Amino acid sequence: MTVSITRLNASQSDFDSSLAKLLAWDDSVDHQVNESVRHILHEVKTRGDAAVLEFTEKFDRLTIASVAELEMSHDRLQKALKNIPGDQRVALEQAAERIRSYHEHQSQTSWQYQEEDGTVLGQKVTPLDRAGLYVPGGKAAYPSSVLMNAIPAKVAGVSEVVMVVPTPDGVVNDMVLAAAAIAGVDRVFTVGGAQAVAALAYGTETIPSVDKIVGPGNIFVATAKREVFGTVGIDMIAGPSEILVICDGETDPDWIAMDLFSQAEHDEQAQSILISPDASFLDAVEASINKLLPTMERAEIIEASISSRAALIQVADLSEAAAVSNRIAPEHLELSVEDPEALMAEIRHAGAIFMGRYTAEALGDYCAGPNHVLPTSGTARFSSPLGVYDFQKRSSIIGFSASGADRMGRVASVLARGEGLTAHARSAEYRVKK
Ligand SMILES: NC(=O)c1ccc[n+]([C@@H]2O[C@H](COP(=O)([O-])OP(=O)(O)OC[C@H]3O[C@@H](n4cnc5c(N)ncnc54)[C@H](O)[C@@H]3O)[C@@H](O)[C@H]2O)c1
Ligand SMILES: N[C@H](CO)Cc1c[nH]c[nH+]1
Ligand SMILES: [Zn+2]
Repeated sequence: MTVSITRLNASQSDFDSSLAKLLAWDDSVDHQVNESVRHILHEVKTRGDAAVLEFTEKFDRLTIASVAELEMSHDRLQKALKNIPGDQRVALEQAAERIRSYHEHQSQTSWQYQEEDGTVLGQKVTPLDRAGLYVPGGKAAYPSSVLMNAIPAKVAGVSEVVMVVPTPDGVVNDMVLAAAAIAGVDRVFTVGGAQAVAALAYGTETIPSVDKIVGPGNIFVATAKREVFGTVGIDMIAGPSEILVICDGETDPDWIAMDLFSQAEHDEQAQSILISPDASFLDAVEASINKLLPTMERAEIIEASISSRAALIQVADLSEAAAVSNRIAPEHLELSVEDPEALMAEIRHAGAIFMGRYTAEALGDYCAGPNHVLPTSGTARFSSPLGVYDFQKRSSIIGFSASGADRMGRVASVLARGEGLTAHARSAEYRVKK
C-alpha cells in the first residue's frame, strides 16, 4: 500500500490557509456528540447508578446488576500486581519512580511575609480533597496514563484519588490495575465515557463526586469534561495525540518515520508532522513510511491518521521551521537536529520538547519522568503539562495589625466611597484610629 501524505512548502502562496486547514480539529462542532453527551450527563445526574449501568451496557457491552460490582477492591489491585509478568512490574515501578521524582520538583509551598507594622500577607497552598482520574480504555489500555495522572495527585497530597477506566466487553487490563496499585490510587471503578465523567462530577449512590476531573479521553470524554466544568474543575480538554518533528535531514529517516507512527497509532485523528529544510530528506522519510507501514500492528489506524492529518513541510531553514512550529504549538515537539539547545531558544509554544536525535518522544510517553498529559490542538500557546500544581489550590492570607488597619483602612475608605459602597467604607473606618 502507498499512503498519500500532504506536502506543503512554507514559501507557497496559500501556505497559511493550507496549514490552517490541516490543523483544524474542533471537538465542539459535532452536534450529535454534544446532544448525546448532554443526555448522558442529565441521566446520570438525575438517576445516578441506574443510568451508569444502562450506559455501560449500551456503550461498553457490559451487563451487571450493580455499580458496586464495577469497583475494583484493593485486593484485586494487589492481585493484578502479582499476576503481571515480572518485567512489566519492574518497568512500571521504574517509570513510577522517575515520574515521582520529576514531579516532586514541582511541589509548591505556602509562603508569607511581614510588613514593618506587623501586617502579614501570604499564600497558603492546599491539596484538593478528592480528585477524579479518567484513564482511557476504548481503543487501547493505558497503564502509563494511570501513573501520569495519579502520581502528581499523590505528590500534591490529595486525600482521595478516584480512578475511572472503561473495560469494554468486561475485559479488565491487569497492567492498568497494577499501575493503580503502584501509584496508590484509593478507589477504582471500571466505568468509562461521558457516564464516568458525569458520575465523578455529580456523584451517584456508589461513585463519589470529586473536586476536579483530570486525564485524557475520546471526544465523548472531552465533551463531557467541557460540560461539567464549573460543577468541578478540569485540567484541560485534550484532543487527539500530536507529534511535530523538526529535522535537519541528518537523522535516520526510519527513526523519524517510526516517531511519526508512534503518535499516529493512537487514533485515526492523531496528527504527525515533519518539518525540514531538506526536500530530499522529506522524500526519504516518505519512502520509509511506505516501507515500514505494512510491518505495523496498528497499520490501519496509522494509515488513516497519516493520510488524513499528517504533513511533510519544507522550509527555508531551521529558524523558519521553529516559526512554523510556534504557529502549530504542538503537543510533542522533537528537535532532531545537531544543536537542539540553539533551536530550543527559538521555541515558544510546545507541550513537551524532546532534545536531539536520541530523544524519541516515546520515552516521554512512558518513563522519562515529565507528564505525558499535555496540551493539544494549539493550546500549548496558553496551557501547560498536567502537574502537581493541577492538584493544589492557593488561598491568600491577609492579617492586619492595628496600625496596618489604620493605615490601609484610610485607603480602602476612599476607594469604597469612590465606588459608592458605604458598608465597605464604614467597615474599614471602624478600625481607623479616631
Ligand atoms: N493526551 C494523552 O495523554 C493521552 C493518553 C492516552 C490516550 N490519549 C487519547 O485518548 C483517546 C482515548 O480514546 P478511546 O476511545 O481509546 O478511550 P476512551 O476511554 O476515551 O473512550 C471510550 C469510551 O467512550 C464511550 N463511547 C464510545 N462510543 C460511544 C458513543 N457512540 N456514544 C457515547 N459514548 C461512547 C464508551 O463509554 C467507552 O467506554 C485517544 O484519542 C488517545 O489518543 C491521550
Ligand atoms: N502519547 C500519549 C499522549 O499524547 C500518551 C501515551 C500513553 N501511552 C502511549 N502514549
Ligand atoms: Zn503515545
